[in-house]
Amino acid sequence: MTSSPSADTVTTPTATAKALLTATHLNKTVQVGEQTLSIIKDVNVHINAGEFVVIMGKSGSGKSTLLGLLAALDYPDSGTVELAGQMLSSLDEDALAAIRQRDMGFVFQSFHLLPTLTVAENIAFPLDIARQPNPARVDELIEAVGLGHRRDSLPNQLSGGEQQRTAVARALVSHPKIVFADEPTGNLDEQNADQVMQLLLDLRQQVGSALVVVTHDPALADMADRVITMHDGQVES
Ligand SMILES: Nc1ncnc2c1ncn2[C@@H]1O[C@H](COP(=O)(O)OP(=O)(O)OP(=O)(O)O)[C@@H](O)[C@H]1O
Repeated sequence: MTSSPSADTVTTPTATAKALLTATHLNKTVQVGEQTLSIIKDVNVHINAGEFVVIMGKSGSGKSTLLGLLAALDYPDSGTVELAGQMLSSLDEDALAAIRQRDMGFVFQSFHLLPTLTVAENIAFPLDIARQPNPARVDELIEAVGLGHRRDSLPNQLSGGEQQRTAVARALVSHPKIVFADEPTGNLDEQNADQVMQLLLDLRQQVGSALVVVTHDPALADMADRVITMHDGQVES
């Protein structure tokens, strides 16, 4: 009986212990001419499985930089990011690309659709590059985002709202563990913004993905499970 954990260890999990994503002591600097600017300063963040977290804060406070670090789109200068038990900060670019494909979905303000692919092909893209084509899942999502009549259109033939609905479907098609969205409604009018956000929230709930959204929209913050507020590169407590 010498190696059993104590009852205390077993019955008092911490927020970090059950977190899907844990970022610890993140720091990021950028070089501007001669100057080194510290833009993320000792940030600790956790995201639980299935949780909807909004990141808010003034322009320039570090929201997009933090999102990029959490999504392993960028390397921190120091600190770690762990997703589902995997230490992302120690992986090379190929391994990170595989994790992004398998476990993450992305929605960006400027849509980032592939211009030469149709709506159906854009939505299918994450499944196709993972060599797990699933036409039934693609059809299901095209219908869910109301683009059945647009399935063979190219992005430049779509409205902004239609492009972002395509991006939302693409982000969720492969049942990711976590979806990252950077100002996903920033380029849309109010009606399209509401529609896109509702689809993003509904679809990620069906899939059970966690969702992390950078936004300036207080209405969205009201809907979140938790709000992280950034101020001058730090999380406000
Ligand atoms: N590559 C870079 N070179 C120089 N400065 C940078 C770079 N990337 C970010 N910054 C600076 O770091 C700070 C944080 O930028 P970031 O884009 O993360 O802020 P943000 O809170 O997302 O802003 P916004 O709400 O305006 O999008 C800003 O002052 C920005 O100018």
